[in-house]
This record gives sequence, structure tokens and C-alpha cells, in this order.
Amino acid sequence: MTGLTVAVAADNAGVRLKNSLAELLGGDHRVADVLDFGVPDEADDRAYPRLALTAAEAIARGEAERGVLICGTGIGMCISANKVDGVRATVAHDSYSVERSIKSNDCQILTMGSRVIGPELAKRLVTEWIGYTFDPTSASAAKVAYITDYEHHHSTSAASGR
Ligand SMILES: O=C[C@H](O)[C@H](O)COP(=O)(O)O
Repeated sequence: MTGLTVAVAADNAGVRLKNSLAELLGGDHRVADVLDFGVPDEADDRAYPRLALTAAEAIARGEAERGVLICGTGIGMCISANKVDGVRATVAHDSYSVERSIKSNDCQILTMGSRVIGPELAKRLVTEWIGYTFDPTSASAAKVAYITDYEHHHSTSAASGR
């Protein structure tokens, strides 16, 4: 496996955890590059949607394969990132969800809440998350493709099928 490029971003509620995770990722042999979309410190009060959308758009353009986005709860980052076509983001604070976010859902983005999870558990989960890969030949692939197809067609009737 060639090294991953991982985008990171956080608002000022999550910047300390984001910086810690960026350092962790930068030292991981499975990571080729870390793209930091800010904020740099707690004095920067840019709101989470701007940061999430900027990072998610970079992923949609193929500039990074993965992203870790941190806010107070992870929820705002997740909602915002999921507005970008082609991006699948999830908030997760447990090992099983982190694994399934890749293996079932092929999520590029993991979001976490700095007010929800401790830094050591977050680091452990991100270390696990980097090691998972999606299997495009798995039974999960068609389910993810259904979402992508909906995005492409913006079809309101898609939800009425199986
Ligand atoms: O989801 C939003 C985040 O938790 C953010 O860090 C805090 O948002 P708020 O200031 O609107 O509560």
C-alpha cells in the first residue's frame, strides 16, 4: 500500500486534538502526507462549516484520500462534509464504528468531538482507522454505489426502490 494523504481540520473547539492527531498521522509510516486546513490555534475562530467544506472539497478533488475533522462534538463537521458530492463522512468514537465506516461505508472522513472523546482514545482509533481498507468486491460495495448513484442523479425517487 502506498502512503495515504490525510486532510485534517478543526474549529477552535477541536484544534488541540486536531494538532495532536496531525502529529500522530505525520509519524505513521502508512501516511505519506498530512494536509492541515486549519485552524492553527484557538485564537482562530473560523466556524466549523468553512473548515469542513474546504477539507472535504480537497478530498472530492482527489488531493487527499482521507480526512480527520474535529469540532466540539464531531457532528457539525460531519454534517458539513457530507454536503460535498462524493464525500462520505461519519462521526465515530468507538472502535467498531470506526472499522465499519471504512469496511461497510467506504467513508473517506472520520469526525470526532474533542468534548466527547479523550485524546488517547482518539489517537488509538485514528491509528486503527488508517489500517482499514474498503473492499470494492465486497457485498457492501453495491450499497455504497447506490448512494453515489443518487448523488449523480439527485433523484428523489431513488429512496422508493430497494
Ligand atoms: O458541531 C459543532 C461543533 O461541536 C462546534 O465545535 C461547536 O458548535 P457551537 O459553538 O455552535 O456549539
